[in-house]
Amino acid sequence: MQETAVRDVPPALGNPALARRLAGRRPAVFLDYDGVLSPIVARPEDAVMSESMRTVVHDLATRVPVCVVTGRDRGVAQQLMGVDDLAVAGSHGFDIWTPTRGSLSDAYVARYTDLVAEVTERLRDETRGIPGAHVESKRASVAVHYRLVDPADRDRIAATVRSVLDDYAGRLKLTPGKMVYELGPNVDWNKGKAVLYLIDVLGLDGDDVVPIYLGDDITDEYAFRALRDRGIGILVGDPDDPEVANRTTAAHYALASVDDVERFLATLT
Ligand SMILES: O=P(O)(O)OC[C@H]1O[C@H](O[C@H]2O[C@H](CO)[C@@H](O)[C@H](O)[C@H]2O)[C@H](O)[C@@H](O)[C@@H]1O
Repeated sequence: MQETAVRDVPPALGNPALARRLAGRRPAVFLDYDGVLSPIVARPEDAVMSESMRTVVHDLATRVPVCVVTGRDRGVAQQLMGVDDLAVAGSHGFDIWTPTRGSLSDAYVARYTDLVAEVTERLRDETRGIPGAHVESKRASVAVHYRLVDPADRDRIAATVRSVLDDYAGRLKLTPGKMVYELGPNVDWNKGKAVLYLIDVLGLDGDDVVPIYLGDDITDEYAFRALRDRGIGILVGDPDDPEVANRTTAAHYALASVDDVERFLATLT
């Protein structure tokens, strides 16, 4: 798979090659949430989508199919967006819902509810004494945030996560993110598989449709790879941001900021 240093990825805004790729075809837009529709902020609960982004996403959805593919709990993503009429794949693609078909994964998610709840409780107990640590509970995974943890204490978070993974060996998998450890069921599913599944169930697999995925984080690389030869991947991130700078990506194009995402989405028809 071709990977490019983030700094060398061409811009999506005003790019004639991207415009040519879309000419005469319909885009189907897949959007990550944090870092794409809302800037990265210190506390997850404060990442509320702006009114102007809400308008752009709402208007876009009247023109082309739009789905949200997020690490967030599905319901929380819908609340933060203030939008509940778009298809959403929450918990890193495990928890899939569409406005017309409802939940497509309830039975699957239910297999892991007890495991995820047990692990969430344990992580809460074991990180309670670490100032700034935050355990975010979701339907099908759990996130341990350390953005607000003193750098000197971050090893304690890593050690706790490692010990939980050891104790649940083979049952949990770890997905790293931006100052967060995400733990979920150890199954072969990810955002890329969720996007391909949505393309299939929503009937977006025709030659006239170009799937476009916008994402900022490491987990979004699954989706960029899944669409590498059949769609367009757009990495959102400033190459000078230390959380992005040293990465490579399978995305075709880049946008530097959430503001640029808003501008780009407004141009899509
Ligand atoms: O797939 P995404 O929609 O990008 O979600 C990935 C994770 O995003 C959230 O955490 C990140 O954003 C927070 C708010 O800006 C920030 O405080 C945190 O440091 C970031 O890691 C979210 O809280 C997680 O549940 C998502 O999995």
